[in-house]
Amino acid sequence: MKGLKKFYRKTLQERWDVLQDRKILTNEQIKCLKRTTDATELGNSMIENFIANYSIPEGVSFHYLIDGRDYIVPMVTEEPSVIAASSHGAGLIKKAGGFKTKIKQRLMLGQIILEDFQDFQELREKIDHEQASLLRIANEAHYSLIKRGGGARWIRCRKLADDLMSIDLAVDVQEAMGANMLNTMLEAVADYVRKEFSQTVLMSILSNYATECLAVAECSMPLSNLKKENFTGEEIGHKIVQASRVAQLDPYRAATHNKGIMNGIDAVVLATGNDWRAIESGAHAFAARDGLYRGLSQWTIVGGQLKGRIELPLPVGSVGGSIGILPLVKVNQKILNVKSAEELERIIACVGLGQNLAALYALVSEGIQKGHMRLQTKSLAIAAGAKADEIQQVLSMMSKTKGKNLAAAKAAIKEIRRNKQHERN
Ligand SMILES: CC(C)(COP(=O)([O-])OP(=O)([O-])OC[C@H]1O[C@@H](n2cnc3c(N)ncnc32)[C@H](O)[C@@H]1OP(=O)([O-])[O-])[C@@H](O)C(=O)NCCC(=O)NCCSC(=O)C[C@@](C)(O)CC(=O)[O-]
Ligand SMILES: NC(=O)C1=CN([C@@H]2O[C@H](COP(=O)(O)OP(=O)(O)OC[C@H]3O[C@@H](n4cnc5c(N)ncnc54)[C@H](OP(=O)(O)O)[C@@H]3O)[C@@H](O)[C@H]2O)C=CC1
Repeated sequence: MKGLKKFYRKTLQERWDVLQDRKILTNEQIKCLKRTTDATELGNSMIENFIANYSIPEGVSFHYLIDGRDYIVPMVTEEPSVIAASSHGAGLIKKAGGFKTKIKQRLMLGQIILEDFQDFQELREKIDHEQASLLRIANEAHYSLIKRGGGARWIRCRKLADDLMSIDLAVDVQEAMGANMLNTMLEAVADYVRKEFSQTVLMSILSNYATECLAVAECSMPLSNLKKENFTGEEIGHKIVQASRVAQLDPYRAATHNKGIMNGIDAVVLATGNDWRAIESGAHAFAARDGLYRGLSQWTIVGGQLKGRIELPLPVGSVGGSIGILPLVKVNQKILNVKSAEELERIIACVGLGQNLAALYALVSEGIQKGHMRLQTKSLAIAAGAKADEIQQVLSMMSKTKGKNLAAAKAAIKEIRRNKQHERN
């Protein structure tokens, strides 16, 4: 498109001008972009072709008692009812003593993919034999990690096809998520393999399937705690177990089950400046680890207790990437009051489990729409064009109607305005 060439070389004002001159945006729409950019330097230096700061609401979730410590959890999300549900689930778990977590290790994996090798077995033996040198080369490529107590830990080889193999490098990345660090190390090792082993390297990159960075969260509660209106605690507990089984058997349900889990996980990952695409891709790969895509959490009843467990890769950092740059991330780290990336992992796993409990609890009892739509109605009112001083009235009118949809919200606004006009006349 004319005028958009070398967009990245233009100043922010020039970019807005081009968008307006080309009639891509109106003057009003440009003003909307401008209103978001009180601090332009940050966004402009973080990403390319910057035109605005896109904001998503942030809230806090309560009742997280994790390994005996209370946490307030900041969550960034555009979806109504996620934060309420998170607090609800965490509250049910807190009543029974809170969450327990486990983390075995925090290693990130990277891959050097070789192609057209002659003999896999022979090459594997050669790489095993030179493991110490390869680890040293990796460490020399990012030496500061060694000073922090981290560094490359082990190497393994996997045959992917007759002509393709992966050299996997495992690295203790300490407090970082480690993608960039690992990529630097991988490229150094790949260079050595190319030159010294005369191998063809296809590419080198970290893997987001972070199987060496798993977090587990568990909880247990008496069935009687689950009692609700027309249901006994036993009934609800049994139905939650059935819902959990369905998510293990059916990928159609598993995807939705996991979407509910990621409602909470993504919101905390975003609030803490971490890479949510990395967490999403790793979680879903883990969910399909035995060939069938399954729910990331499971619920069982043992000795009159409902027990929940979630396990997933959570390679988050407390430093690195945009974490140290975004001012709100610092504020959110303060709200969470976490001391390390590992502690953050534990919290995020618990949020996934708490979120899942709330969703299943609603689904198998009153259904999702009652609680969710009560909170979604506000968004509907805004989407229908309600002004700030009309929202409460729209909500109260919609609470009396059956259809909680955009048409109902629009009808409510129309009536409010008609009544106002009437009063004025
Ligand atoms: C919405 C609730 C919590 C209402 O549930 P309720 O039983 O009406 O709530 P309550 O009034 O008894 O309050 C219980 C707790 O919920 C929290 N809470 C309650 N209301 C609020 C609020 N307005 N603002 C903030 N927090 C709220 C709050 O923590 C409160 O305890 P308190 O702190 O008062 O002691 C419940 O119905 C629920 O958890 N529903 C699940 C909603 C959900 O999962 N939403 C996500 C969107 S749907 C989806 O994307 C996922 C899904 C469902 O498809 C996943 C799946 O299929 O597995
Ligand atoms: N596939 C993927 O997921 C990919 C993701 N990315 C992106 O990479 C970024 C994350 O990479 P990452 O390597 O973590 O970030 P950085 O490149 O920012 O590296 C981490 C930084 O943190 C510093 N640091 C300070 N204290 C510590 C500590 N205690 N432990 C560890 N590091 C410390 C390191 O300092 P020093 O330099 O002194 O060691 C380093 O500068 C994200 O933005 C992600 O989106 C990039 C490529 C691919």
